[in-house]
Amino acid sequence: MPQKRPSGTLSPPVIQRLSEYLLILEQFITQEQEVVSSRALATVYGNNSSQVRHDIFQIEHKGSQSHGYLCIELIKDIRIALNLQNEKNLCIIGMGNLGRAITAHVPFDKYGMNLSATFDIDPDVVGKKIGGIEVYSAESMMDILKEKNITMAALCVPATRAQKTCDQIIHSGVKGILNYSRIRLKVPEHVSVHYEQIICSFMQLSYKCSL
Ligand SMILES: NC(=O)c1ccc[n+]([C@@H]2O[C@H](COP(=O)([O-])OP(=O)(O)OC[C@H]3O[C@@H](n4cnc5c(N)ncnc54)[C@H](O)[C@@H]3O)[C@@H](O)[C@H]2O)c1
Repeated sequence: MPQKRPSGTLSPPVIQRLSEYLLILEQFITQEQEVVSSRALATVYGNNSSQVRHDIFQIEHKGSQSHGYLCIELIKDIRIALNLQNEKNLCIIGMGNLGRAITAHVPFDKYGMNLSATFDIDPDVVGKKIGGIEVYSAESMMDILKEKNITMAALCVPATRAQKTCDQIIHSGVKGILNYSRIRLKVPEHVSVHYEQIICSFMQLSYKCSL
């Protein structure tokens, strides 16, 4: 029997896989597929059925493995396990090409996140709305973050501005940062940083293609 972790302590790889299972299960629902076996889920995801069962075991899903999992119930339990039912406020800092693309294309509201503010230093965009969200000035950032109880941020500023911006937002209560800039950030222990570099995915692909 695999070991279950105490609730609230899913490992990063399990969190990663569960979030991807969630998207696959939603796709099954749109195709009117109500039940899925661990093997079918593993085939679509690209791992194996024992890994899928192990991951689902971690979230205490009550569904039956032998008859397959009910997609709708599994979606519910994954959302609870990932704590998506408690809405969190987030912001985007740097409303250039990347910040605008994220604002336009990431469905935050579907996954318990509320894009509450965006920030920039460019006077041409400050005060405007992009994708229906107000762009505030970087100077007002610390006050707005506190006022709107924003705890997560996507950092889309040039690398030279990233650490200073990071320090400011942590001071204002941000606990999770998705950093798109190319520098590694120094943060206190209570803050989580995720790094997202599209080029690194291409490097991995390039390596595999060259084997
Ligand atoms: N991770 C990835 O895969 C990936 C992909 C593309 C770009 N990037 C990085 O993301 C960042 C943004 O890229 P981009 O193409 O959108 O650049 P961009 O120049 O189009 O946008 C940057 C924006 O940040 C604003 N800005 C500058 N300093 C600021 C500050 N202190 N506070 C708030 N806003 C500030 C600028 O006014 C501008 O609007 C860069 O660091 C870039 O290297 C990463």
